[in-house]
Formats: sequence, structure tokens, C-alpha cells
Amino acid sequence: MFTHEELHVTAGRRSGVPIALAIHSTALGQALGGCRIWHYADWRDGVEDALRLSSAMTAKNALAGLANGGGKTVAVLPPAARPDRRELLLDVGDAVAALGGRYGTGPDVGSSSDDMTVIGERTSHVFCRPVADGGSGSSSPGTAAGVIAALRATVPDLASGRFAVVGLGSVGADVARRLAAAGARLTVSDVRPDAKALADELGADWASPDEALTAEGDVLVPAALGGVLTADLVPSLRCRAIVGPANNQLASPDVAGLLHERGIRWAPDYVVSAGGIIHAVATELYREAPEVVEARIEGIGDTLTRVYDLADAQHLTPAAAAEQLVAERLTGGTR
Ligand SMILES: NC(=O)c1ccc[n+]([C@@H]2O[C@H](COP(=O)([O-])OP(=O)(O)OC[C@H]3O[C@@H](n4cnc5c(N)ncnc54)[C@H](O)[C@@H]3O)[C@@H](O)[C@H]2O)c1
Repeated sequence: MFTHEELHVTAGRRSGVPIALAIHSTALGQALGGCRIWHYADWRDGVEDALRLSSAMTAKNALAGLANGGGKTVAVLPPAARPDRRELLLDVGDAVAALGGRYGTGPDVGSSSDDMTVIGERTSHVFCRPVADGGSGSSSPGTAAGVIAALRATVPDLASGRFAVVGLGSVGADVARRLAAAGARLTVSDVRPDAKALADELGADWASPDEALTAEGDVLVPAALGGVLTADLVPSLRCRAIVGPANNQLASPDVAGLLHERGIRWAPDYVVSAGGIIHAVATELYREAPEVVEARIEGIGDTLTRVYDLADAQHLTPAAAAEQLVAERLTGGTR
């Protein structure tokens, strides 16, 4: 069933690149979600991604406590296409502007804070421009702070826990540093061999991604790409919980049930990874002071505790409990 409020697909006037812009819901307010710039074999796959990702943003923003709905932009690059970057970004800006403020965009896979400055030449409905350009800057530190709040809701005394962080990019490296500073025992991993320098710096164990995923410990922290939790992987996991920022961790929805059966707690990724968007929205839209924004991000821990409590009380997977809380928020009003 098509449940989105709007779907627009246009060929960029300058670049010729198809731009899909989906608004899933504005029930709680302006729809927000980043701009993905990615290659697809068929432009229709990009449109499908915009539909899927925009509905995920509705859930994410609802449980983040934001007065915002979900939307998404996908600039659908044909295989091997290398369009002029500036032309493409201006086209994205025009597509966002055409929606008259019903949707605001920000960085996502394939786009950066600097790109938002170019998009911002065509629309004011853009987030996470560099601070020097009037925005709130990178979303990664906020995301990492939110992951730590979620980890504390799972293992209250971080120093007593053993964590495996898989993916040491802008969020994962920050999370690993914060965990090390809190005295946690750490295994870290990345496909980039040069990331081992961080393991040495933090005194963490270094492992291959496959070893780290199945390392014995309290919490697995997926911080690389999506789809990492497959049905095949579940039997070999040796952690008690999985709490990380990587988007779309479940390879298929049934993996939530498989994890539950094995007694492994899976924190829904869209709850864990909301710190970045909370930081951007609270700073740029609500104009809140840094300490208020920080407290909002800390609130991710309380939200996750509510998810865990509801799941325990009703014998649900945390995924199902989170969906229930999203539905309640969407039907219950704005903040
Ligand atoms: N940056 C944010 O604010 C933000 C917000 C919400 C969600 N996320 C999600 O969090 C995840 C990490 O984001 P990021 O901004 O740090 O990305 P990033 O691109 O900076 O880092 C990803 C890291 O993962 C590594 N990697 C890739 N494949 C791997 C594999 N198979 N095994 C181990 N490591 C692998 C890469 O080498 C890289 O170091 C992504 O899934 C992203 O969608 C990020």
C-alpha cells in the first residue's frame, strides 16, 4: 500500500540526473531526511530507496521526540555517471525549494556538510552546513553522543563492559574514543588497515570485521554499513546486545525475531542513531542552547529504556516495541 504523502521525481534541469524526493509524513511537522547521492542500476531503484528511507525517517524523528515528519532525497546517479557536482547540488536545491518548506534536507550517504552550502544557494530548508556557513556542522559528533547514551541504557557502567566496534569512520571512531575514555574494554575493526592506528592509540584489541562481529562480549556496535545482521550470522554471535549507529542493520525484518530467540537484545538502529538529526534540528530549527541540545541527545537513553521495558513487558522484540511507540507518537500529537 502506498502510504506516502508525496513523491516527486524530476530530471535535474542542469545535470539531467533524476532526483527522487519523497515525503512520507508531515503529521508531526516539516518532513526531514538527508540527501543520498548514489549510483543505481535503474532509476526506479533510487525512487524505491527514497520511499523506503523517507518512511524510516518518520519513525526516527518520531522517537527522537522531534516535531518533524520523515522525508528523503535521492539523487539517482546512473552507473559510472560523473555529473558536474555543483550542477547536481543546485538541481537538488531547486527540487527541495519547490516543496515550499514541507521538507528539509541534510547530508546522507554521498553528500557532505559542504554540499549543503551549495544546496543552500537554492533553498533555506537545508541542515548541517558547516558552522562557518551558518549551519550546525557535521552530524557525526551528535550521532556518537547518542550512541553512548544508548549504550549506557544497555550497560549502565560502561567500564564494566566489553564492546566490539565494527567500522571506525567518523561515528565509529568517535564512539570508540568515548568508550575508551569511559574505561571500557574494546575490540575495534575496519576494512581499512590504516584504522588499526586507532586501536593502538586506544589500547584496544584489533580484529578483522568477521572476527569482531562474532567476538565474545557484552555489546556489538555496528558502525559501518547496513545489512550486517543476517540470518546466517545470528547463530555465531557471542554478544548479549547489539547497539550501534549503522543504518538498516537487519538484512531482513525476521532477523529481529532470530536475535530475540537467542536472547540477544537488538536496539533499533533508528533510535540509536538519532543524535545527529537531534543536534541539527534542535540547534538550527529550535535554536536551543548547547546544553539543552545535549540533554535532548542524552534522552535517547531514556527512549531506548522505554523500548526495552515495553518489549520485556509484552514479550515483543525491541523492533516491534519501537514500532508500537512510533505509532503512539504519530497518533498522539506533536511533541
Ligand atoms: N554520520 C552520521 O551522523 C550518521 C547518522 C545516522 C546514521 N549513521 C550511520 O552510521 C554508519 C557510520 O556512519 P559514518 O558517518 O561513520 O560513516 P563513514 O563512512 O565515516 O564510516 C564507515 C566506516 O566503516 C568502514 N567499513 C565499511 N565496510 C566495512 C565492513 N564490512 N567492516 C568493517 N568496517 C567497514 C569504512 O572503512 C569506514 O571507516 C553508517 O551506516 C551511517 O549510515 C551515521
